[in-house]
Amino acid sequence: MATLEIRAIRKTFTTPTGPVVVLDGLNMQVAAGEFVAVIGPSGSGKTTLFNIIAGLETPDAGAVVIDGNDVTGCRGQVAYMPQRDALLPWLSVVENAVLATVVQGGDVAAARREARALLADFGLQGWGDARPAMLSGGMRQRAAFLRTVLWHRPVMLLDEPFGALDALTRAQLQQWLLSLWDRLDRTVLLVTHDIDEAIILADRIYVLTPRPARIALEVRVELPRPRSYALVTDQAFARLKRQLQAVLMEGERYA
Ligand SMILES: Nc1ncnc2c1ncn2[C@@H]1O[C@H](COP(=O)(O)OP(=O)(O)OP(=O)(O)O)[C@@H](O)[C@H]1O
Repeated sequence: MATLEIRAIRKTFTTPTGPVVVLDGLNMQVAAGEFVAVIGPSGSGKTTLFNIIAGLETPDAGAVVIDGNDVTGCRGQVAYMPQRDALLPWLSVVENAVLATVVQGGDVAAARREARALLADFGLQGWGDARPAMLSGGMRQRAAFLRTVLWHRPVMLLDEPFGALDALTRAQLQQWLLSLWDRLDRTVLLVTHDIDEAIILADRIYVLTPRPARIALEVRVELPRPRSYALVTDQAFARLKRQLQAVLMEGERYA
């Protein structure tokens, strides 16, 4: 587990109509082993933030710091699960899962053994040799998640991991992630549009303003763990949801 700090990150894109400031001095801190969710209006810069943390984009100013080390612009420091599952269609579930080890020239045989040992935990027992096209949407997301976990980075970035799924599959995967969570021991930053999802999964939530993204609200989710989906009917849950909705709607009004 590791700490993650975003220090005064600023990012501007050059577009045909002029420069667009996407992130404007954004600060965030994620403690070791903490699960933090980021909610924000569409286009507020969440994916840009993740690309910067993953070293795929360089900020104009500011720093990404992991465990006290400045890793701004460095790739390979975090495990990143992008919005689309991005499984390679010609590879089996296991071969997709061990891709990071293959790319990094690690011990692939050991990674394959580890992937097979985890298949049951990821609801993929018996599907290790199947190609992605044979899997349901929920199974594909679990396979992509297995790949992210096997990256063996103490910090994981999850960008809308359940965004493309129907409501029932999504709720099932959230429940599954809750039950798996305790055993993973990772620091997580999750982007989601789904307020329920953020409350159910996270220890803390950042709400972003419309572009340029700044922090509109930071709240701690004081609901006890282990949590279950039944929480959505809880009064404390409803109160927090109303608070988050109000801040998001206020932001949209001035967008
Ligand atoms: N390479 C780029 N060049 C120019 N503009 C860009 C580039 N990448 C992103 N943008 C712009 O930056 C803004 C933020 O995009 P980003 O994808 O980070 O938002 P987001 O919050 O992840 O959106 P969503 O929730 O819809 O996925 C958008 O207006 C987008 O058009």
